[in-house]
Amino acid sequence: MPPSIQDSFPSTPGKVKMERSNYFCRAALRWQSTATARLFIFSALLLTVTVFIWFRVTTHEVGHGYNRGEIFSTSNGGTIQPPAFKSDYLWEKQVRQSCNPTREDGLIVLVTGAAGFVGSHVSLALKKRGDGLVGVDNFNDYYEVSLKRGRQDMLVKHGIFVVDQDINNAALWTTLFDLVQFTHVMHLAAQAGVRYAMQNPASYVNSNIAGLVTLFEACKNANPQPSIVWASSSSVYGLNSKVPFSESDRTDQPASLYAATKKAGEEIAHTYNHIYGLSITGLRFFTVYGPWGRPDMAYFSFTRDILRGKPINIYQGQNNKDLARDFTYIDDIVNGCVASLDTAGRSTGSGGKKKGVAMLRIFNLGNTSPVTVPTLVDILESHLGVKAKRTFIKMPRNGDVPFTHANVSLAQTQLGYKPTTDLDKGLKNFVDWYLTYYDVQKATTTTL
Ligand SMILES: O=C(O)[C@H]1O[C@H](OP(=O)(O)OP(=O)(O)OC[C@H]2O[C@@H](n3ccc(=O)[nH]c3=O)[C@H](O)[C@@H]2O)[C@H](O)[C@@H](O)[C@@H]1O
Repeated sequence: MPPSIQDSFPSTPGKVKMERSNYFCRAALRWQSTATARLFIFSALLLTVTVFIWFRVTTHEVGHGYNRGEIFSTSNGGTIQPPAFKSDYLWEKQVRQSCNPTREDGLIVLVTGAAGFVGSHVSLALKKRGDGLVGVDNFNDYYEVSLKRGRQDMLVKHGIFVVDQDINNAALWTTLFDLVQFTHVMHLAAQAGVRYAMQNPASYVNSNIAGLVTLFEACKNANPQPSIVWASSSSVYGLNSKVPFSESDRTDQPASLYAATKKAGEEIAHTYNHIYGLSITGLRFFTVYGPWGRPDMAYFSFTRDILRGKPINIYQGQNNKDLARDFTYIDDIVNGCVASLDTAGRSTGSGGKKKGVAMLRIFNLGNTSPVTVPTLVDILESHLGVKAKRTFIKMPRNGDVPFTHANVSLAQTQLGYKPTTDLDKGLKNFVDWYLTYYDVQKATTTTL
């Protein structure tokens, strides 16, 4: 075999070892023979240790730059530096104070999306009964930031501290979990909205998948591990036609990317439960509405447009069939969330290792009585005292589903969940809040 071809074949392990060891032995003997060589080796070692310590301090303790397990991207899908995070004495004091329960055996809860609609209501309910909690929210501008700040003001008045950070910030989690032994995590931060997913798909992947994994990673590493309750969505039932929707029904035909990311979250939850022993409860919310709600949702934007005299688009399905939703009032959802926290089993792992089987649950939290969109508008008209300008249009093909209807018997049995607020009463509460919050004079000029 010509030498050139032989060189391209791998050498036998023994041959390589022999040659290398002889070479290194001879080299080492030469180096060791001088004091300069010893000094050189010592300096190189010192430099390596210094660089290693510097790297750990800058990326983990101080929190600038990338962190292990950190997944962060811009809305257009490119990667950017995650937000810098550095705790100081005052910040740590605020977190500790906020997390201090005022009742015996009170829970200590990390609430993500605390300045959001459901997050702010759940946070208040927990604080009012004496649990300790700290909120996290990135205050993004998906809808009016002033409303989120308004919710935050309400929380601050009740002694709840909200950290202004993104859930993809692994450095934040490292610091928070080092500082506080959370018994529970209530994960409500998400990119919500069904139709916006076609405009900004990356934001759904970033929050609902990457953010979820970043948080689960932190929970898995925590010692003790917290129990987790998180928000899935009724949209996972997608195009199912069997009603009412039960937890055991298929969820493999999502109609929107939003629904697909929530479904992915449920699968990711299964993995973290299976490998790391995290106790995880997923809640499928059904079109939640109420005071301090989300302006991107139909009941809210309809109210705004009706009061401004602007026409509203009412979508219709095949053969002009009205769309229907199992609209669920916020107080009922809060009860379901709190009951989920109270009944959550402990996570079994520690230091990232599973020690036994942990609880994995999924519940529907709905109202069990679907109402059509035109009926929703009828009710709004009656509470606003203003007639809507209705435009009926074919449901755009942007991820919507024709109807939702929850079977809540599982939640009833295991959580004691029982929705008590009907749409008329719930929308009355919403309209009262809306008129006060936006300082709107109730219209009296238009007769219905
Ligand atoms: O329960 C859920 O899983 C989901 O509920 C809502 O999604 P959706 O039910 O579509 O709520 P809205 O956007 O308020 O729409 C309610 C109904 O009004 C209809 N609609 C909406 C907007 C519009 O301009 N016109 C109109 O007729 C929709 O087609 C739908 O039938 C939330 O936006 C999601 O974040 C949540 O996960």
